[in-house]
Amino acid sequence: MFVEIKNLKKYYGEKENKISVLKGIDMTIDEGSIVVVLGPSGSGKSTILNIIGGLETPDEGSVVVDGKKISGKSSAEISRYRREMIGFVFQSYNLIPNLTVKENIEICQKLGDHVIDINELMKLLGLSEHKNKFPRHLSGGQQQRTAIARAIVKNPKLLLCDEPTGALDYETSKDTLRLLETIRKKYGTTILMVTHNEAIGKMADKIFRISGGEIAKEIRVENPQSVDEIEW
Ligand SMILES: Nc1ncnc2c1ncn2[C@@H]1O[C@H](COP(=O)(O)OP(=O)(O)OP(=O)(O)O)[C@@H](O)[C@H]1O
Repeated sequence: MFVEIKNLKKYYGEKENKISVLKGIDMTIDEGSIVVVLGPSGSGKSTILNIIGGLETPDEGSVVVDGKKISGKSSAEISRYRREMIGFVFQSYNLIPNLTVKENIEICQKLGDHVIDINELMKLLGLSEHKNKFPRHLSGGQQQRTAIARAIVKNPKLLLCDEPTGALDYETSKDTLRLLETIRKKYGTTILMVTHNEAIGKMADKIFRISGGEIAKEIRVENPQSVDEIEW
């Protein structure tokens, strides 16, 4: 099992203001699979992603990724784990405004030991002709493709995507999802995506429905659809 989460709990606040955001989450994710976490706003999706990515720490429970327990590790160990294992893609792209497309990708390439060639990646993601542009001169889809290239260039085993199509129109969303499919196939990357878009679940090998900090349903999808077959 590539990712194994047991009885994950997270609280925010103190005493009478304490709220329980994750109430005992169990999840398993196979290596090389696409897993989608669906749920309404505030259900705890991003919190799960951030804990798996080492951006937040759990209050209870265990998180094991690629055979290594990450819950309870020191911040130095978590930083190394994040650098070596994890790529992040966010709804809001988070590119560095005064660096070009190529430079945005390059800074993350320096973080890995088994990196992907930048020119190969820019070609795969349709960025070659935009490589010298700054983010403000790119469309939303081009910015997201740059963000995906930046996340994947160090060849992380696990790509975490938080509403990656949240700010994109229909066709650009589909293009972006197609690229995630391609990345999984070409590099064997395990992809965990959180979204409130039900249709995106159809491309997954497994779906977790989250409600109020709990897993309401776990669905193993027998025949995942290609992005081309999905509509919403
Ligand atoms: N740092 C924090 N401090 C206090 N409360 C927080 C913090 N981070 C998240 N929360 C709360 O935890 C709950 C779950 O948040 P989370 O962002 O995980 O939900 P989500 O399902 O990803 O929502 P959305 O789809 O709107 O992004 C929300 O009620 C949120 O307000």
